[in-house]
Amino acid sequence: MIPLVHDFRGETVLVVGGGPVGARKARRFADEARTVVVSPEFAEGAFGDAELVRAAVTVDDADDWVARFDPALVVAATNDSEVNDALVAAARDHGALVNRADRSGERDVGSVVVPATIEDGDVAVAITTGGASPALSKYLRERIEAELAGAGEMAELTGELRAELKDSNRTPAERRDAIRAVVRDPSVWKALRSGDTNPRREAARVIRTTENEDA
Ligand SMILES: C[C@@]1(CC(=O)O)c2cc3[nH]c(cc4nc(cc5[nH]c(cc(n2)[C@H]1CCC(=O)O)[C@@](C)(CC(=O)O)[C@@H]5CCC(=O)O)C(CC(=O)O)=C4CCC(=O)O)c(CCC(=O)O)c3CC(=O)O
Ligand SMILES: NC(=O)C1=CN([C@@H]2O[C@H](COP(=O)(O)OP(=O)(O)OC[C@H]3O[C@@H](n4cnc5c(N)ncnc54)[C@H](O)[C@@H]3O)[C@@H](O)[C@H]2O)C=CC1
Repeated sequence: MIPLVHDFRGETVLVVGGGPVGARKARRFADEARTVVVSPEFAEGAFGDAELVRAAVTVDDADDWVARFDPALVVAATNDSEVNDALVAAARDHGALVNRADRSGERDVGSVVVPATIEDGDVAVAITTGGASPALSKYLRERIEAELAGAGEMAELTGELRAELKDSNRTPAERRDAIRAVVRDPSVWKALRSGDTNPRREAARVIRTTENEDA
């Protein structure tokens, strides 16, 4: 398995099965994609902005459902493994990715796993065990979460600094040293996390230090 980051904007995600697992996946994908959940019943709880379609998918009409919504990704989250099998085949026939919620280990061609994810602004950390132990993915996510505080703002700040440094007369090596020093600097992190001092000013100070080193 190779982790990639997928942009689902403008795409449709079809989730089949409205239990707690279907709801969790629907919430996740509805943040970004048009998300449709098809199920005869829906668990209590949030489905995010997903559209709910009350129907049971059968082995014979799985293909019609996939053709109807033309999704980039099909999430097979029913508790009926034959229906999930049919959804995997339909997704493959339509060139869609498929995520199978009821199966670990052996994976179908073109299948994807939904990792445990931490997000802070544009920064995302995804954890997978290759399907071996979802509970471990969840536990590690909980442990790592606090580490990421301020990372989204650090990405924003250094993104701006990179653009500004590109417009200056520094060499690529000088720009690299400056950005590396900023992302590693405890006082910049502290400023981003506490708001007590101005992170931009701290970053400018750190960048000046790298200039002195080069001189
Ligand atoms: C293969 C995968 C397919 C997929 O769904 O993509 C899959 C499959 C299965 N999960 C099962 C069970 C549990 N899943 C969780 C939790 C999560 N499961 C997620 C992903 C994945 N689960 C993919 C692999 C990810 C990886 O590589 O690690 C997370 C990370 C992401 C998400 O789903 O959003 C989310 C945590 C999110 C978070 O909190 O951050 C818990 C924990 C809990 O509930 O406390 C349990 C109970 C404990 C246990 O069993 O481990 C079962 C057995 C069902 C049964 O026994 O009936 C199967 C099927 C099977 O094993 O056959
Ligand atoms: N990937 C994961 O993180 C986890 C996966 N699982 C697995 O995922 C499956 C789903 O988990 P839960 O949501 O907890 O199960 P659940 O049994 O609570 O919900 C299943 C849902 O699928 C719907 N459904 C059943 N047949 C259908 C059909 N033909 N067409 C459309 N919808 C149909 C049901 O109405 C129900 O809403 C479980 O069978 C289990 O194997 C379970 C826990 C975690």
